[in-house]
Amino acid sequence: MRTTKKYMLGFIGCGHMGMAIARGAVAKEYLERYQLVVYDHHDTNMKTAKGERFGLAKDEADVAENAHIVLLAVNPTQADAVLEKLKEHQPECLLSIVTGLSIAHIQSILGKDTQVIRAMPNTPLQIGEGSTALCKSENCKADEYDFIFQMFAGMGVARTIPEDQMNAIVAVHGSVPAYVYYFIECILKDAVSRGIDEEAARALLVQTVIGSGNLLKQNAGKPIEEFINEVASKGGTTIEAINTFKELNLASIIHEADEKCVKRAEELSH
Ligand SMILES: NC(=O)C1=CN([C@@H]2O[C@H](COP(=O)(O)OP(=O)(O)OC[C@H]3O[C@@H](n4cnc5c(N)ncnc54)[C@H](O)[C@@H]3O)[C@@H](O)[C@H]2O)C=CC1
Ligand SMILES: O=C(O)[C@@H]1CCC=N1
Repeated sequence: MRTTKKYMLGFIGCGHMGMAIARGAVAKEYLERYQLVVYDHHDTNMKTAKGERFGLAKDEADVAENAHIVLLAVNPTQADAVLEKLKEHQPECLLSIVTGLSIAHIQSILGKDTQVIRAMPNTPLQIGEGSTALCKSENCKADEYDFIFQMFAGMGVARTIPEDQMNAIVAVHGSVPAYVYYFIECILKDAVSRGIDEEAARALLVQTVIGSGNLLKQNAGKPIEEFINEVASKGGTTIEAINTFKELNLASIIHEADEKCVKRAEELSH
């Protein structure tokens, strides 16, 4: 479902994630290129934005003056400096994807009247296969929130969650593409060490990840354990690998990694 294409979306920061959102929204035809206005400190990112035929702004204030909704997509340590600059050029609505940046903190700088939407997206958004968790300030209007929610939903899956879970959710989907890529990299290196052609191994492996994900998606209510059992034939190969994961306590390694990931989000929080 699409809402009307009525808002200009301004980007302050257009690095990996800002660019992923801009490209994803255009690729899914949710926004036209003319609805995007971008400002990034780095010339290379501005050149990329120009090459994509997005609108370009000259500074942070220029973004705020030209966009109804301003997307803050800078790193956590850079966010306060941008918010201070926006004090004099308050957007009607600020959409932040900055890890740990709370709605209360944004409103403490920009004022209580600013509508705030907080989102935790992930990079597969750029091809319309992303996941995004969102929450909003009490004063955020349904119109603005629906517009942003539908934009993210159109680029994959979107869910509204309570703000106090925004740090924990980073270990569910925000950071998780990197976990998946790391897992893939480990398997691929192993395959190559066994003499398997890298191109063939990568093609087979990537399709396995896509196919496994799609199978899970099409059977949302089915317990994950059943999918594992369908692969792990009695007395066969898979069970040897699964038992090794269990003996070496992969679950506790994942738990520890998740704890560190969420702790870092908490450290960045303000
Ligand atoms: N990369 C990811 O997968 C995800 C990132 N995030 C969050 O998104 C934010 C951005 O992350 P990335 O895009 O990965 O970082 P990045 O480093 O690729 O991009 C940040 C960009 O902000 C620009 N910038 C900094 N200060 C600026 C200013 N005052 N005006 C204009 N541009 C400015 C920088 O030049 C840089 O290009 C972070 O807060 C991160 O926590 C959230 C979810 C996923
Ligand atoms: O690594 C980070 O801090 C960001 C947040 C989620 C994904 N990337």
